Amino acid sequence: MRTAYTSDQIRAAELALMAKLPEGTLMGRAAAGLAAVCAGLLTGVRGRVYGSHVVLLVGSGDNGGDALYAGARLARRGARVVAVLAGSRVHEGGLAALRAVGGRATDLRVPILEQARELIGDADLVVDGLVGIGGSGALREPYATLAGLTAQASGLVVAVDVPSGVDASTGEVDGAAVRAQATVTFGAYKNGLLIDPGARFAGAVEFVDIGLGPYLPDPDVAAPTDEDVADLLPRPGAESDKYRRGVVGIAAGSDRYTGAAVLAVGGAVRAGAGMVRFVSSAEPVRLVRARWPEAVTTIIADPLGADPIEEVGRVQAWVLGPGLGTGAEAHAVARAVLSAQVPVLVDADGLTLIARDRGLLRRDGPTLITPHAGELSRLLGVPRERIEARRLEHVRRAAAELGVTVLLKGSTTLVAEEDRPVRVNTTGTPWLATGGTGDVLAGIAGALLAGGLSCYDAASGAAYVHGLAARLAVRGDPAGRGDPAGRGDPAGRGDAAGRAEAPIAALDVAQALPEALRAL
Ligand SMILES: NC(=O)C1=CN([C@@H]2O[C@H](COP(=O)(O)OP(=O)(O)OC[C@H]3O[C@@H](n4cnc5c(N)ncnc54)[C@H](OP(=O)(O)O)[C@@H]3O)[C@@H](O)[C@H]2O)[C@@H](O)CC1
Ligand SMILES: Nc1ncnc2c1ncn2[C@@H]1O[C@H](COP(=O)(O)OP(=O)(O)O)[C@@H](O)[C@H]1O
Ligand SMILES: [K+]
Repeated sequence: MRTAYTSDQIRAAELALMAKLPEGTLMGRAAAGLAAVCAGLLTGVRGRVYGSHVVLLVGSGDNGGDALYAGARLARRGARVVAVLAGSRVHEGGLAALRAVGGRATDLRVPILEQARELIGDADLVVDGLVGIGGSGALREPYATLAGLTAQASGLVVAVDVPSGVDASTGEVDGAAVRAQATVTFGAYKNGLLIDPGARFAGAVEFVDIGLGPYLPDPDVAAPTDEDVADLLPRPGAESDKYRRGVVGIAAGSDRYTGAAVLAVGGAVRAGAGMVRFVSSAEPVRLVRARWPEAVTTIIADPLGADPIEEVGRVQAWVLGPGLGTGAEAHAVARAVLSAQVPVLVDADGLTLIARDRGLLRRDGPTLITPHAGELSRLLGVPRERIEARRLEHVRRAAAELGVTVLLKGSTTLVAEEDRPVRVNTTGTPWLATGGTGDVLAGIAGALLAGGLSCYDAASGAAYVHGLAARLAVRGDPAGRGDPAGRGDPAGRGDAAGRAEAPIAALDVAQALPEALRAL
């Protein structure tokens, strides 16, 4: 599990560790690690550090101190280093160290932005040491303009600890922020490096160990890895049969919306359900049978009758909602499904129904909801843009207010359950932003619920394999090991190998699931 923390948690751990070490030890470790990453990147681009132009953006706190000490190390290797002093104060020790090896600082008599514009334009490397975990709120001037100027840099941009302008605790970006190709982070991951919009600004995250490990508390956020997901996925044993592996019931589709049902059933079949029982009206049942003969189907004879799902056999978990419709008949089906005591996943139209009738959520079994920001907006009465800007806050709020497990979809998928670290998914690709992929996800999570996983594990495991399958489908990568580096790296959204990518359809994601599961 890759764990991440808020600024306050990191600061408390740093204080405890610092108390046991001579002054300056931690900053020394941080600067050495930062310089090593910068030197590696410069060597990769230019062949050597010697002669490169390095610009340090230096704020008034210790983040600037890290940049200055690292700059001194690069200057010692022959880089031409200039520090743009942007704060009301500067880390004196760091500045002295830089000057001692021939590094320069900007001329305080000339407007800082004038000098910075030219320097940033010419630099091989810009090091962002404006603010780190001490930042709060939107960047003030001149930091905000400096952060904006980094977008025009033709060289590399490396952020120190966290890109300035990104809230380290939440990933929120309120105004300008530095957009980095790489972020060198110290001691532990910060939440903001894993969660959008902040994660998008961080680029590839390089971790530098400064010895904080033993002092860290329980994490605030956790990102499962290949190993974690492989460990939690159910696998059949010698004595397994289809019932023991888990039967998932899917109540989805309507005469008007048929595709969602086919996709959800596909996700469940391909994710390894022991059996899928599909229940709906006649037309979706016909189409599901044609595409997935494995599914056992039931046509609901009387949706408004006493128990519309009476005819369906036993299931270990339900998926409710994709394409179900939102009328009286759909509401009756939802009420029947939600009155079962087994885990129920509620998605799509099911979410519209519970937004209208919260009473549906008062039930005995565990509930997992899988909204995108628009659906959560209706459930919480908060504008969609606000949810997208503050994903961590709202996924937690939904779990607390509704008393359910919440999987919030979108550019960063988060899973929240009260009193647990929020799980963040690091697989996936923006190519997933296409109609129907959410239905496939619902089917996968339903299969995992039926296989005995908790809502929390089923949701995070499903998001992981769904994202992995999408990446494989996008790259047409039959070997299944397309981009292990990019996959393991929370910020490595692209394909490090530069493999060509192509659009995918939702069914491609379902079809790539076996490959994704084999690759784990
Ligand atoms: N602690 C440790 O053991 C270790 C810490 N390490 C490093 O220290 C970093 C934390 O350093 P920190 O605490 O000095 O805070 P930091 O991030 O430099 O910024 C604080 C200053 O920024 C300013 N400022 C704030 N918000 C602003 C805004 N919106 N807009 C504009 N300005 C804003 C504000 O300045 P002021 O306005 O007061 O002049 C404030 O004083 C950490 O990220 C890591 O890099 C490593 O060396 C490893 C060991
Ligand atoms: N920009 C993005 N980057 C990564 N994944 C995304 C992005 N946008 C959407 N997704 C994923 O695509 C899927 C879309 O699901 P959903 O919004 O329910 O669509 P649909 O209802 O059409 O199936 C979710 O798994 C979501 O996390
Ligand atoms: K920074």
